[in-house]
Amino acid sequence: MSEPLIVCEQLCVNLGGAKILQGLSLSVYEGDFLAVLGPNGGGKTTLLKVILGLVKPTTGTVRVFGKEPGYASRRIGYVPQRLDFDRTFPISAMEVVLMGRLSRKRLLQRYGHEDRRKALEALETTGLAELAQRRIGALSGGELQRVLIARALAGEPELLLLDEPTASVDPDMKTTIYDLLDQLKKSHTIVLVTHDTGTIGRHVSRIACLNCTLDMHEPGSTLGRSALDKLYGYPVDVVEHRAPQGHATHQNHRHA
Ligand SMILES: Nc1ncnc2c1ncn2[C@@H]1O[C@H](COP(=O)(O)OP(=O)(O)OP(=O)(O)O)[C@@H](O)[C@H]1O
Repeated sequence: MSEPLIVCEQLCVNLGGAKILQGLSLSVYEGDFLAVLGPNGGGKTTLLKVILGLVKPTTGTVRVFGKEPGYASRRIGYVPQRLDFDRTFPISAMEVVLMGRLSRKRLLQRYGHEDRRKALEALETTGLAELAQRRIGALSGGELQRVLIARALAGEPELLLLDEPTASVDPDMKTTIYDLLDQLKKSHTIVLVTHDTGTIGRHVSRIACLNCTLDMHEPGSTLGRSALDKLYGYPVDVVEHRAPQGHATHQNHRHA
């Protein structure tokens, strides 16, 4: 098997005196589409930030593309949970997507023809080419979410990290975004943070449950209702996780 793109070993992160991630071990391989499920405050965004090199582990090791986090940022496309700048800022969808090219530019270097071509290609992939010149303040929530995915794609990443891209979009837009991710998983390794427990199993290859500690659910398993209830602390939908032959349910969760 090839070297994993992401390896975390016994990762612990303390923030503000609290244990946010504890003893987390995880390998993500090329071609994986990993969903990370877990309750609010469970540490999902923190895990993505560790992979990006934005949060330093307290203890444990993390390697991303075989290096310390932060040293392979050109190979990673990140879609944050929220817009990382003011939505009233008077810039177009195209200008936002072009920002995805910045990791490939030298300081103060202008965007060139290739940058514009890649940005337009990313807008086409996300079905937004016609909205390229629209101000971001005039986009719907779902369109804006796809602009952020296009921005990540414009950098030509191999690995996509997405933090709840379907939060606060309607069911139709959710389907559109999952159709897009189903297309992107053919050419990208994907780590997706989500709360879509009912449908996610149809799209991903592996599921991790994260609530300070992490449990992996490998293909061929069904993540049962009691396990999810325990993870979230209240009743939630069961995740059907590609269980073509038999439905082995993981019983022994260890979530806090
Ligand atoms: N810089 C920080 N200093 C102190 N605590 C922090 C810091 N960043 C995050 N936390 C805390 O760490 C915990 C995990 O946050 P995180 O954003 O990783 O959770 P999450 O699983 O992504 O939650 P959600 O589903 O609500 O987005 C939260 O309790 C949060 O308040």
